[in-house]
Amino acid sequence: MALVAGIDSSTQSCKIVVCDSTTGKVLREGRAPHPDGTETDPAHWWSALTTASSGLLDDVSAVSVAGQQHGMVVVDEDGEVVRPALLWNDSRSAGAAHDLVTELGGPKAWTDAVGNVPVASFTVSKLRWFAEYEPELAARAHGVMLPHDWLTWRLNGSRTEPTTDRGDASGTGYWSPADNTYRPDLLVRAFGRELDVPRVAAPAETVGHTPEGAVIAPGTGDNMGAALGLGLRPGDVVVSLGTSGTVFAAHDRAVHDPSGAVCGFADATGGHLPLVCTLNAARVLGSAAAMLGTDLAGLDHLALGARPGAEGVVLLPYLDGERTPELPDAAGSLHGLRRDNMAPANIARAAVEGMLCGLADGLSALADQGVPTERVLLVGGGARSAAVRAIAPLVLAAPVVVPPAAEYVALGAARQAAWALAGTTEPPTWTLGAPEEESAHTPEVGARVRERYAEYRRATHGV
Ligand SMILES: Nc1ncnc2c1ncn2[C@@H]1O[C@H](COP(=O)(O)OP(=O)(O)O)[C@@H](O)[C@H]1O
Ligand SMILES: O=C(CO)[C@@H](O)[C@H](O)COP(=O)(O)O
Repeated sequence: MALVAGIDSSTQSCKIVVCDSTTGKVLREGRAPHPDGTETDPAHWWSALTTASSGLLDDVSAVSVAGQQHGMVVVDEDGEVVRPALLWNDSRSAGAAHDLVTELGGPKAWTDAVGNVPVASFTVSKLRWFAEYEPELAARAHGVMLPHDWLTWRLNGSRTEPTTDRGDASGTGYWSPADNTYRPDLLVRAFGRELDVPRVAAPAETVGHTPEGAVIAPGTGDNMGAALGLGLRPGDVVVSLGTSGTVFAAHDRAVHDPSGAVCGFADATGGHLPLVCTLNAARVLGSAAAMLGTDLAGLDHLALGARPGAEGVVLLPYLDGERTPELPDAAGSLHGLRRDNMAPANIARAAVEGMLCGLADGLSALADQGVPTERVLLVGGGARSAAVRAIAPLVLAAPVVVPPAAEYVALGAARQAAWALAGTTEPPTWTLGAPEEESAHTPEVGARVRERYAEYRRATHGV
């Protein structure tokens, strides 16, 4: 039996699974935390990867890394990192994004070019910010990579040329998923001069070998990894509640949404992965629990004790600003408080409902782009919450399936590693176990919750 490893280097932690390459059965797992913050020395990711994989990788035949998208890792001529990586959730580049959109002629010019309208998260916006605000450091820059590109290169012993894949490249803002090509003109527009970029590898290419001789697969972005791990069927839409909230589906065409709500990403198999991303997901639950003086289980208990609609209490959960809708400087706000409803249970319920309303808007934005939802697959750390599982079918107005608990990003990376090892045209067929939960939905109650949320959002933020 050959073993393969998948690595998920996401915002809050590094998770590793080692699987049977034929069945996908998970045999070993490891994890290690990442530091908090919106910029990180990539050395921390490497150190977490080393800790999480300690003793796990000795006998694996192939390995792959799926990483948080968009992060800007800039290296000098010797391959040394020039400054801490700016992460996808760092909003300092919001102004740079706006400037880039205006300079190219508006949102449609960008969706025509690369399927995306730059926001602060995108690498292209971060490069503009870097050139503008740190010109001396920027002068040392020789190449730019994404987090998974850099880790893949390190796994390779930094011996070969850096590589990336279609999925992660599609989140840079200077690579076109429709044309499968870089747009160096856009990189130069942002940064002022050329930079080396990683070669875009084919989906199941062997891009190198570890010093121990294991095949290294191209890797991908974390959301593309989850899509591969879940083995999506038509009509499936994933709602992932990690640090980010993401809503995405496998699709056969490139999506171009000039409203900017839907990112026209590529996937890790040669197809497409239209995706909506919010900045405020699972961490809203942790913050609400802390505010109420309880833990995550306590928050669940409180929220499940309140009625749908939280008796009129609404939380706009923009605790870290927001990406979709684009409100980088927004703060969260509580609405509808009265003497008779100002109870911890209602506030807990409003936190869960508010977080889910942002993702329900994501489902609508996907539908507007011709990507309808037949069922939602609920994954990520936040999907472990009993309250989220109970309330999601109502707010998302769709049947919700909670797949068996697993690290789907890491599993998808492992599946890609097995694919590269096998050298087949299609990825291996791995079957998931039975879902932990399947719930029907009650659209009429959820509609009222979403309406009140939208009313307060419009009144407070004008969008
Ligand atoms: N039972 C739970 N209820 C609510 N949130 C949870 C629960 N378990 C984990 N989380 C949250 O999930 C988040 C981590 O999810 P994960 O998908 O691993 O994130 P990321 O991939 O962005 O690092 C953390 O914010 C954590 O607090
Ligand atoms: O920016 C995006 C998607 O466009 C985020 O989804 C990042 O890829 C980070 O993912 P998590 O750490 O939340 O999984």
